[in-house]
Amino acid sequence: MGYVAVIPAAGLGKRMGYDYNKVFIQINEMAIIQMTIEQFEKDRNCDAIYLAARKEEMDSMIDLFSSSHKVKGVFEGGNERQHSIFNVLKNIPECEYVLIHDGARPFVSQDILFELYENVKHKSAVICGVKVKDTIKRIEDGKVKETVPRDELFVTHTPQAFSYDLIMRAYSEAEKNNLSVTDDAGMVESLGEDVHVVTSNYDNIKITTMEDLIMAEAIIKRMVDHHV
Ligand SMILES: Nc1ccn([C@@H]2O[C@H](COP(=O)(O)OP(=O)(O)OP(=O)(O)O)[C@@H](O)[C@H]2O)c(=O)n1
Ligand SMILES: O=P(O)(O)OC[C@@H](O)[C@@H](O)[C@@H](O)CO
Repeated sequence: MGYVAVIPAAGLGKRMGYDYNKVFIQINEMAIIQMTIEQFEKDRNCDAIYLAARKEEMDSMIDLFSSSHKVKGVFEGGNERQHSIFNVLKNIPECEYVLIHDGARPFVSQDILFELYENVKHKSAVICGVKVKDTIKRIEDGKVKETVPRDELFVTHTPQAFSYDLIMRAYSEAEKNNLSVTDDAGMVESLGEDVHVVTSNYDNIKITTMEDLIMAEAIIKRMVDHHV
């Protein structure tokens, strides 16, 4: 028994500025969402993959993965990432561990997947991320209020790994309390449960704006040059 991957891909990609959902953008003849799914296909600890897609993109998403043995279902997304994920969680069979990962993060490595899976077996909630590289300041009315101690800051990535029972409880409570958060761990934190962290890497970017596409091409070129 391994884990189940839940991949939200039902966004609009507004910040990318294309007239279609950014997860379908092709880099090197592969759609971003295909690159993302490929990493989970490769991971032998991943038993099944479930996706959230926009209603009007359900058919294209199903077609894209029709020959996959691991993609077991595509469910309709909601208005927010949180709604898309909860709809998938409500529709999948009960399992032991769930890894939730943005469809728009195609460079998740096998190392990170392994690290998260090994940790979630003992810790119930484990996220990954990297150290902040810049100096972060809190500002107000155009002036610096304070400099935030950098060694306490962590740039949060996905995948985020949870035991099935904990993440179901966290999403249900969040819905009941109208809690809106920008990552899955936020809901677990609000239950007062510990969320553990492991190190990801700086390649694990979320493709959000045009600059990220340039970065993605550079990462792929480096991988091709180094036969990774
Ligand atoms: N209602 C939504 C919104 C987002 N997502 C997914 O959640 C991931 C992370 O979200 P983000 O990068 O914010 O994507 P978008 O919402 O598409 O981007 P934007 O905010 O620029 O429109 C993406 O894979 C996106 O497809 C989703 O499944 N359902
Ligand atoms: O940019 P948005 O707030 O829409 O989405 C953010 C989330 O996807 C993000 O918080 C996770 O990827 C973890 O950083």
